[in-house]
Amino acid sequence: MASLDLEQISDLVTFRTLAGRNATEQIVHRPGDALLCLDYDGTLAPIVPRPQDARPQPGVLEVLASLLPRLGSVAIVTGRPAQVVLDLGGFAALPDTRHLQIRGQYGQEIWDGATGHLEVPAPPPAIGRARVELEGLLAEAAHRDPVAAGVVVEDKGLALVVHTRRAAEPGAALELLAPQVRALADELGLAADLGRNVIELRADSIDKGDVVGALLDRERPQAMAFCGDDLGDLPAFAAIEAWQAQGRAGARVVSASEEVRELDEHADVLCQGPAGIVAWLRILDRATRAVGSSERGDAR
Ligand SMILES: O=P(O)(O)OC[C@H]1O[C@H](O[C@H]2O[C@H](CO)[C@@H](O)[C@H](O)[C@H]2O)[C@H](O)[C@@H](O)[C@@H]1O
Repeated sequence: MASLDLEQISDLVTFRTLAGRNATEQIVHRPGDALLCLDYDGTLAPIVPRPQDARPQPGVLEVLASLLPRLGSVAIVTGRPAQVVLDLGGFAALPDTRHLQIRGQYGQEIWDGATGHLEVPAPPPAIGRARVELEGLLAEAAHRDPVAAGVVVEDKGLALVVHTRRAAEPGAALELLAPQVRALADELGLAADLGRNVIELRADSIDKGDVVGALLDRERPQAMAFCGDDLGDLPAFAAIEAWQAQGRAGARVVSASEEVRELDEHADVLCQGPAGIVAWLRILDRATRAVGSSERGDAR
């Protein structure tokens, strides 16, 4: 397999490990046998103050439109409901979605781009109780301490997300509220997971590592990559580390930010935010086209 000149292509992308370079090359050389997993917020879409405003980074839809027909499988693996990602991202309108799927709410929901079918489980009763309790908890907290003012709840049906980004001091608000939200979660038998200025209450313990495991079993790829930016993506990276340990080609691709530095040390490929992810996807796109045409013997 000819080695690709990956370094030269973008200053927004750094290949930090041999595994990152190898997996990228394998995807390029055998795209039809590759699995590409993409997180949404902070990876395909820049972080914005209001979750309902998170739109894809410029260039995302174009590069996916070009890559999708050639890659074996592309999965958007997200904490968001699948329908919300479809609405915000416009992914269903891509010209060829046969190889695209969305694993929403950390894998609890599945949208299949080949059929357009969306599978959503019924919300657990504990979330209904949390909805009521959380409203009281946040009102009381804001009454007692102005730091909690401006905190809002995103209702995802299967989960509730407390957002502090629009508070005057988002970090202080999260610090103040996290123990109280955790205590409520414990009382109701729910999990409480931290993210970028969020704490998320959900019933199911399925995580992105389980999703990667299920996708590897289903798609049986020769090479794979997972692109993510936040703590909720670490289980997916752990699943790739286990796969790499078996000698398989996998890359942990980090959408780096000042806000979350914990992922950097896990990066096989380090990209500068969603713009860097677009740059890495363009590297894949150009290189798969070039390798494809040279293997077909097309004139240059
Ligand atoms: O798995 P993801 O696709 O990364 O989703 C994880 C959570 O992301 C969203 O919150 C984040 O993005 C918001 C919009 O940019 C931002 O305002 C917030 O501070 C970030 O944490 C989303 O709203 C959550 O439901 C997702 O679970």
